[in-house]
Amino acid sequence: MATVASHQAITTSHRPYNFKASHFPKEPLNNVPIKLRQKQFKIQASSQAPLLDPVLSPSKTTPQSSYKKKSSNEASLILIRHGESLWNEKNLFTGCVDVPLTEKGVAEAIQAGKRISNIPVDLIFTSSLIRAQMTAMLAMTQHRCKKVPIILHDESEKAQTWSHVFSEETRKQSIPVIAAWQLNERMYGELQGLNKEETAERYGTQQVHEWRRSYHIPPPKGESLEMCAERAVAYFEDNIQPELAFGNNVLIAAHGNSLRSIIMYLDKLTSQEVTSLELSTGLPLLYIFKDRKFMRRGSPVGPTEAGVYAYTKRLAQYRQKLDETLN
Ligand SMILES: O=C(O)[C@H](O)COP(=O)(O)O
Repeated sequence: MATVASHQAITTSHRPYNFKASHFPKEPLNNVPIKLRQKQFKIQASSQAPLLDPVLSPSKTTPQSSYKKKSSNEASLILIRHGESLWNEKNLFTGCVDVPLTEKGVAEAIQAGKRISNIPVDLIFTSSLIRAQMTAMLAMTQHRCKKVPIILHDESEKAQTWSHVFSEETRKQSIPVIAAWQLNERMYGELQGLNKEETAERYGTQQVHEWRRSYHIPPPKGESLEMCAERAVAYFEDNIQPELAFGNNVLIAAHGNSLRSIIMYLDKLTSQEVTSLELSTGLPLLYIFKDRKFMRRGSPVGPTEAGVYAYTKRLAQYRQKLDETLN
């Protein structure tokens, strides 16, 4: 059975970006992504301006007017489970093993990108694992805003300094990408690397189903969904929800179980209901955050799907501006 020690081992050893309080002594944790963006993109701290979207902004030069525009109480949230990985293809338990996408996974990520290509994205969060990062990057190659996703590095002062962007114009054409270990796949313990079918033959279908889908039962020396939720949902509440409340549109590329735990939080599912929640690889899911509530809007079917843009006036306007700017 999983122990607290094994949980802590994984949570500390997969910490690529160390958001040390000492970096930002006067800021609460939920301001860190904004502050990190300000440091690395050289934004004036006093403006508190998010990265600006010239499509949404009435002025391309005045941060304050854009800030006001962006303080709308509505924002889009897109969740994407990574595309098929080489171990998904082989039907192996993967968990926190860092495995890349297959060719099919690459195609799924590109297809996901087409499906969200008209939905605004101001900020991207991924796990620290390559399959989620590949998915986010490949999806963004399809976005009609044509901005460049840039991974922010906070692992050392030098990494921060050496990755500064000094051009305001270039910064405006960029989307910050924050990689967080807290969004990693659940740690699958002693199942990692084992074949799922063979494991079911050995331990029984029912036992393996409980390890894979129950909320409370952890796989041997691994994380239960509940343990995974403790760090993934806490990260979402502390770092992602404040961005949405600020009016920033967010894309999260993560994993079957870290996203199941976040969806459980967004949709207020019970521990019983979440057992039947299955997420396909490369499938984007859209939520609208408005009046401090999350509204599930399903999966955008395609870039021309009228229904998606009828969800909110703001999305329809964003798409119309893209059409005007890019056509
Ligand atoms: O880690 C894995 O093996 C998969 O990405 C998710 O596995 P699951 O379908 O068993 O939760």
